[in-house]
Amino acid sequence: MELIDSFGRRINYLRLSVTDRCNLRCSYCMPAEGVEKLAHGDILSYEDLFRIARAAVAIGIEKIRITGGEPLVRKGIVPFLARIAAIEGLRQLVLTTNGLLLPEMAADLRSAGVQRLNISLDSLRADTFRAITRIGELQRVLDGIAAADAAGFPPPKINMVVMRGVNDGEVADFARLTIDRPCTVRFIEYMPATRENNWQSLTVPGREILDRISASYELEPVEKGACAGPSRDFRIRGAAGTLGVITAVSGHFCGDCNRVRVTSTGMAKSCLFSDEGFDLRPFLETSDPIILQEALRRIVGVKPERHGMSACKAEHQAFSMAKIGG
Ligand SMILES: Nc1nc2c(ncn2[C@@H]2O[C@H](COP(=O)(O)OP(=O)(O)OP(=O)(O)O)[C@@H](O)[C@H]2O)c(=O)[nH]1
Ligand SMILES: C[S@@+](CC[C@H](N)C(=O)[O-])C[C@H]1O[C@@H](n2cnc3c(N)ncnc32)[C@H](O)[C@@H]1O
Ligand code: SF4
Ligand code: SF4
Repeated sequence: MELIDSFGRRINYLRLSVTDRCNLRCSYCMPAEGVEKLAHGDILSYEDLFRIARAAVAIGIEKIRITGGEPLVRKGIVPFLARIAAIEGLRQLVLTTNGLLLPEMAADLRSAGVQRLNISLDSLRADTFRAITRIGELQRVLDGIAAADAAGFPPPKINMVVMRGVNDGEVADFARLTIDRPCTVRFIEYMPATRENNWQSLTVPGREILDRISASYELEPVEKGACAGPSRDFRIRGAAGTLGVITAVSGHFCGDCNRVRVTSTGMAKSCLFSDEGFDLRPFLETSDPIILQEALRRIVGVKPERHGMSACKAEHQAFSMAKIGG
């Protein structure tokens, strides 16, 4: 079954956030004190998250990305993932993580059926990493990446949010990682998660990132696979791995958008930058799966053509990336 929105885009990818809590405090994602603590009952149970996932697959979703906050901090995540992995019709179960808990959990995640990991890593320098994450230890993420490898995961996609004057001096170092290793590094344009003044000064446009890499290396475009995300991918000629840019602000990949989102409190979002969410909780009160499927279809039906943000203005309400899941 194909799920098509009102602009003719095929929607086959659900980003499902399982928590808004996190063991880091990245400056671009949440305030120093962390997210406001939600009452226990506000977070959907695993049973309800599972029902949403199953309903989404029934109407045409083929890929589910588990995100957060940090998904691995939620207790009971491994058995939940195993249940999701077993949903008939789901082609890909993948997860985005900051990597801190992978040394303990990578093997269990693999056995549960997670197919691939995207790991966020914004600096290869311990002091810069600490400054960005406020509390993080770089070595733990590097150990996490090694643990994922040892557990048999395919080489990870490493997500680096590039911020001018903060870590943009490391773009070439990250690009070089792909020469000998078959990993993928994606450079993400910094997006305004809050209504900060002057956020544009932090965003380094994808074009500039590519120009900087091209100054030293020859880049060849790489084809995207089915159910792929918004990254535009390249390979340094002869390199083992690939690199990509996610031009969340400057580039308009909205024309190829294939996704919807559900937060850990049950708010469905048709676009990352939609100001409104659609509360799925009333639709979870009945056991009739069709009602939930119709609610999800409604989200797809109101999906906007594109976000209204540009490099010169940010017309959206302040929101927390950790609540939405990126
Ligand atoms: N503007 C925008 N940014 C997105 C969208 N999807 C993901 N991103 C951003 O892309 C970055 C990487 O996201 P990931 O969680 O790794 O997911 P992905 O890029 O879809 O991953 P793949 O499915 O592996 O390609 C994060 O900063 C996200 O916020 C989107 O639909 N719109
Ligand atoms: C919200 S996090 C959730 C998953 C996990 N905690 C992690 O960091 O990978 C998902 C992705 O969103 C990205 N992200 C968060 N805030 C962002 C911002 N303001 N601009 C661009 N990307 C952002 C993160 O770097 C991460 O790759
Ligand atoms: S980007 Fe991920 S790791 Fe960093 S604070 Fe947000 S949720 Fe946590
Ligand atoms: S900004 Fe909205 S429409 Fe554009 S790619 Fe992201 S989710 Fe899709």
